[in-house]
Amino acid sequence: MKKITVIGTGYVGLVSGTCFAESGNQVICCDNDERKINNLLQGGVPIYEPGLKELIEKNVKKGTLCFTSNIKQAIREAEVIYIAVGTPMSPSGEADLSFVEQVAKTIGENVNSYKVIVTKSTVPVGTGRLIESIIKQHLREDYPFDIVSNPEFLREGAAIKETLNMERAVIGTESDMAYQIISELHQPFTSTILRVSLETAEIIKYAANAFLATKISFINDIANICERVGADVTKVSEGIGLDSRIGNKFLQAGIGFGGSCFPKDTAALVHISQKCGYDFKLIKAVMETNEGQRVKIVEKLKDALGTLNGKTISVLGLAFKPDTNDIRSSPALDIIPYLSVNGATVRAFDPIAVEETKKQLGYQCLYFKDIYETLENADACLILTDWLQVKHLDLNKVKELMRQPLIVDGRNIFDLETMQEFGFTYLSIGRQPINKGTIISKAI
Ligand SMILES: NC(=O)c1ccc[n+]([C@@H]2O[C@H](COP(=O)([O-])OP(=O)(O)OC[C@H]3O[C@@H](n4cnc5c(N)ncnc54)[C@H](O)[C@@H]3O)[C@@H](O)[C@H]2O)c1
Ligand SMILES: O=c1ccn([C@@H]2O[C@H](COP(=O)(O)OP(=O)(O)O[C@H]3O[C@H](CO)[C@@H](O)[C@H](O)[C@H]3O)[C@@H](O)[C@H]2O)c(=O)[nH]1
Repeated sequence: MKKITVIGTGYVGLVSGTCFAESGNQVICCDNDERKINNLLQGGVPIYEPGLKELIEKNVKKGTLCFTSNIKQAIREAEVIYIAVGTPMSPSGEADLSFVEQVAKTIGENVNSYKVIVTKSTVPVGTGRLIESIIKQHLREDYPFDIVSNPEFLREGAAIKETLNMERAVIGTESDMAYQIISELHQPFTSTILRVSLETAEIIKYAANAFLATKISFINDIANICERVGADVTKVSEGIGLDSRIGNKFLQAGIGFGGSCFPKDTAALVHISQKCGYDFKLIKAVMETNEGQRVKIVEKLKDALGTLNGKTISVLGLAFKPDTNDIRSSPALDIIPYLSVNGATVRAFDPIAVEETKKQLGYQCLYFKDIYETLENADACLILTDWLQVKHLDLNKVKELMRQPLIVDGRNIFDLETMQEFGFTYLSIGRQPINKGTIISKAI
């Protein structure tokens, strides 16, 4: 049992802290956002993540998990301190380290005994050393401490499951004692623990995300070729994925990647490579392909309708992926304003991300939690998130509700034969269009 303080109670800090409590540690989750902490203290959970609420309730009741905005006190009480604050994209694309630096200063000022200080935030190579020097500068006495990089690989929407059963833990440190402590913390979660240097651990995180993002842009490039040559990208994914050297994961063509990590971390990696004098052309192309996918889907919609002006468009999905209310870098945030500015009335559906979206987009669209209500009198339906509710749509009902049977699918959810049978005009990514439905309003 270790006394752990997690600084930053967001998607990563709250999940990690809760899982460390679940595995028998004494955990304090703290944040400088008092509203967030008050919400947690009153039994609320600021994010949607399957299984999280139940696990928090269980551990708070057991007394193994608590919340505070008194960060200084939480630092003093800890043996292990996890830094899990945000490292957002700065306007230049670089990772903004201001929150990490601020936390390092607060840690330095409040260290009162030996502590292991662990970076869980995704940070550029060299940040561990920077944290070490900031802490040293602010120490009140010559207390010993060790620095560890322990990057986080969880996926939103499956965060609890993937933390409690992680495929691997990466621990970067020079200290044997710190390695011992952090690897013991991970033994309940995985038997695969990789010990590396601080710098190697830091770059492993960016390399992992960049590689996954590359797979997605690669299959999207193949999809764009498939459209031109009359092939079907879903079958290409299957065909190449059967080769165990390639694997079948992260080969789903579509509107491209969004979320709080891939766009930000690919951009940061470009800066990391520039800083060390290397031109990482591949990752720049990955980003360019990804941006192009959002444009392509809107072009398909515009071509099918003739004009956006005066049309009613049902957008299905606001979150960047299913099972989360996270809308950071979600395609919907770019596409809805574009549709609205070009004269369309947008009716948007999401089962859980409506409140978050309202904060950003306000009344640029009408919001619905009922998927069928969203589709009433629509000239077109645009699928942006592969929610289960979208996958399970009653297509007969959809056809009855819509003004005309036009579906533009950014997630390749439906098979072409089904859409042919139901009589839709169905436009997806990297597959041949189905031109079955009668689109009455095409001409302008
Ligand atoms: N979201 C993911 O799926 C994921 C997965 C792996 C790694 N990461 C990385 O983990 C880090 C955190 O990501 P997140 O999605 O949890 O971010 P988040 O924005 O959800 O949470 C960050 C939290 O840190 C708090 N914070 C900021 N400055 C603080 C300070 N000085 N003191 C105390 N609290 C402070 C914020 O109030 C916020 O609650 C990022 O570096 C991210 O790249 C995220
Ligand atoms: O075949 C695929 C797989 C994913 N996506 C999209 O890619 C984005 C990211 O998806 P996913 O990786 O499932 O979600 P994240 O929660 O962003 O997780 C990624 O980013 C995290 C933050 O760094 C890492 O910890 C995870 O390992 C990494 O998968 C989403 O927009 C998906 O729709 C595709 O377009 N095609």
